[in-house]
Amino acid sequence: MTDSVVMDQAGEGRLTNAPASHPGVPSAKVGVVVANLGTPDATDYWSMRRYLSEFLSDKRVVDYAAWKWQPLLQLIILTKRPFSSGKAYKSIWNKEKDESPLLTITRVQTEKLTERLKALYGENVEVDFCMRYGNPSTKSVLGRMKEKGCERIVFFPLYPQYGSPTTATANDEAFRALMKMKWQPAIRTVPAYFDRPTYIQALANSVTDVYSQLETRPTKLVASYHGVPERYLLEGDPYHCQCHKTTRLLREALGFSKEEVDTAFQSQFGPEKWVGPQTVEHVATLARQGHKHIAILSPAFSADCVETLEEIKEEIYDSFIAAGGETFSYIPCLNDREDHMDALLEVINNELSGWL
Ligand SMILES: C=CC1=C(C)c2cc3[nH]c(cc4nc(cc5[nH]c(cc1n2)c(C)c5CCC(=O)O)C(CCC(=O)O)=C4C)c(C)c3C=C
Ligand SMILES: [Fe+2]
Ligand SMILES: [Fe+2]
Repeated sequence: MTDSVVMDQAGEGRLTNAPASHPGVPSAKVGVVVANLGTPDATDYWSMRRYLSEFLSDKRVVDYAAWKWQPLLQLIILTKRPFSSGKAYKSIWNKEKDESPLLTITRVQTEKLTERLKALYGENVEVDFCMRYGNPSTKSVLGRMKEKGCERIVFFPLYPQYGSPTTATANDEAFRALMKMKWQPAIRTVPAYFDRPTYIQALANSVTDVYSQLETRPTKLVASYHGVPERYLLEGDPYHCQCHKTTRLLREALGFSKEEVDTAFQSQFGPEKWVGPQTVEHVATLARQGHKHIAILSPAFSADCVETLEEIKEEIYDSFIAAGGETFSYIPCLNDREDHMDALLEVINNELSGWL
């Protein structure tokens, strides 16, 4: 005898008369998954090596042919870099939670978004976060969403500017996870949001909050973005252009002159030419030119991380002071600021259109 399956009247996919052998089908929900870059599980050599190996083996990050890149990576870079990066992570580690600040902040952002989304949509929505490298993995989180009945998922890489080494690889990983599912959810990936007025206003507010506390107004505001090889831009990645546009929109929102705001790029890696100017050199040049008081912010990062808390606040700061600079005001990332949460909620709501 053939088992018969009866769908409910509402046509929502619930089985009202399913045979005992039939897999359970929870009621249909919509999932919102926030994705960030990732983080090592700990700062020791092997945890760092595992993390950096996964990260730097990603073709979206370093796109050299594997036969050329892997021997260099595994035999040379990964014998040294886990020590220097481990030291950097150790200096900023959240000791209370025993995790990196990026993980702590992403969790808090997700909690705040969950509160807002549940207030709007109740039990019809599930919210969680995942990482591209390390844990919680994209695969595990999307799997959990499916188990909770999410038939539609808004997948949100938390990068204001689109970048192939960030946004595209996060999306690739989400689709790789779906490749293994017998019943895939429908998925919407969230586009870049650097030009949304609410995001720009949140950035501008973060600048004015810091400026209002300062005794001497900085003569230069530096917007420092994570760099990429110049070749990526020439091959069609819009990241560099979106960074410049972010600075312009921020400057206009603040009402600052062109001379008062610069764009620079940090974290150069390897021998290839990267987009510039390099922040670490640029701040030294500014100090030598007589800009003794500067402020710096990082609009490419939605959360403070090793690149801001260690590289900017330690390495780039040292470079400015060594060149004769006097005050260096770091403007924190938007993190879990209320205006940032409002901006992210607006982006999510836009993508949920027609689904909830
Ligand atoms: C080697 C090439 C790299 C490219 C290209 C790259 C682009 C890129 N990265 C971010 C955001 C983040 N990167 C972070 C850390 C980090 N990035 C690289 C390398 C490249 N990034 C490395 C090796 C590391 C690890 C730290 C180190 O060893 O220096 C982070 C911080 C993660 C954390 O846990 O704190 C972020 C965020 C963007 C936006 C970007 C360009 C589009
Ligand atoms: Fe990076
Ligand atoms: Fe860095």
